[in-house]
Amino acid sequence: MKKNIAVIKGDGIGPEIVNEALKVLHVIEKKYNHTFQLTEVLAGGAAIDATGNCLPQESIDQLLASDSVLLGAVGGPKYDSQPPENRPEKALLRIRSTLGLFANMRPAKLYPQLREASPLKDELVDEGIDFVVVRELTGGIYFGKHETWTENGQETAQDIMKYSTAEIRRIAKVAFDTAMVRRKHVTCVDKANVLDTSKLWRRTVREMAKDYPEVTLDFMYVDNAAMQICRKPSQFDVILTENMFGDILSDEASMITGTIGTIPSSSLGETSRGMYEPIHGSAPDIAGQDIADPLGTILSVGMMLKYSFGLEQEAEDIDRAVNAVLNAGYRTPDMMSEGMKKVSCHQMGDLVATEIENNCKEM
Ligand SMILES: NC(=O)C1=CN([C@@H]2O[C@H](COP(=O)(O)OP(=O)(O)OC[C@H]3O[C@@H](n4cnc5c(N)ncnc54)[C@H](O)[C@@H]3O)[C@@H](O)[C@H]2O)C=CC1
Ligand SMILES: CC(C)CC(=O)C(=O)O
Ligand SMILES: [Mg+2]
Repeated sequence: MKKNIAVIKGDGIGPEIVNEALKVLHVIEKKYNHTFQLTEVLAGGAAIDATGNCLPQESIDQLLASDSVLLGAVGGPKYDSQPPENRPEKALLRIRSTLGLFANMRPAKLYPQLREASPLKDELVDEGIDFVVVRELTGGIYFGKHETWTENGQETAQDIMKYSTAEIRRIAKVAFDTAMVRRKHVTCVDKANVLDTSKLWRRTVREMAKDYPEVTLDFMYVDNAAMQICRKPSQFDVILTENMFGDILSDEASMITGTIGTIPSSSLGETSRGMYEPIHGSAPDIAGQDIADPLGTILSVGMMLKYSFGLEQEAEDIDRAVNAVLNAGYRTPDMMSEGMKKVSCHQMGDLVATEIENNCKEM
């Protein structure tokens, strides 16, 4: 198979973790005789440094010409003084919107090997943590009007959260379809006791549930959901929610699985072209030290192979290799626990790549 992959290394730990993910991609390419044509694309802080613009037109053209996109992370304190329209995070939002990537899937699944890294009590971990946050990605407050002005001598600001039924329906369909191949349970998370957008979500999602009689649908307020994720994570199968709530809850959900560093994500729209990225940010506090956890990015490559290219066996190789490396006791500092072997970012990438090369046999 021949595919064009746009690669945005980004800022902070972005280049370090993407380099490890590319190591793994190259091994898959060689092992299965594929051709992955890589185009490095500038976006975010790196693009500001090079061109002054957080998302140059050339980058947009390269992304639109690709079959899929791999992203590390963007942003960092260096860019805090940029005007809002030229912040690195704005580039990310524009990419999601330009490519029409409205459906962000963020799994929260505990690797049994990482149970010591989870802050939850053993009995909660034993009940199982295996759910997915289906997050709406191109609407809501991140894309509404943002304004700051002076009123009665006070600096005043507002951000608008807006959703249409069409936007809610297309993401709800993704959640229901996902539930149908899982445990058939959707929890729609909102703030319908306060927000009109949430009330519209409830009406729309309840109506759509009629097409999925096998799926159990319930609703939960987001403040309660944040608490329930820690109290009893086993109750969740598919969490369906809007953009900002999904952003926040998926970071929380990652931590109960041990570390934010291992969680991958896919962002898809109407076509097979997706963007794949770990759910964390650019981690400026650990950038340049070769200690970042590259597994979220490596597993994001697995999601790309499976969901955009239909390469199930190749994706399975990556999953199996990550499992084998964790089984063998290797840990980056974020997931380190007693008795385990601490490795750097590049050593973790080497271990996973070597494991795939060796046909994912026992280590
Ligand atoms: N998709 C993206 O590109 C995202 C970008 N950001 C941006 O990233 C910058 C930093 O944001 P923060 O709020 O600090 O969130 P962050 O996710 O970058 O970091 C939060 C904490 O988690 C740790 N962490 C994150 N990823 C890790 C990894 N792979 N291995 C080990 N530890 C890891 C960091 O060291 C830090 O202590 C900001 O500019 C923010 O806007 C934030 C979230 C998503
Ligand atoms: C950086 C933001 C634009 C979004 C974010 O935090 C995320 O998608 O995880
Ligand atoms: Mg986030």
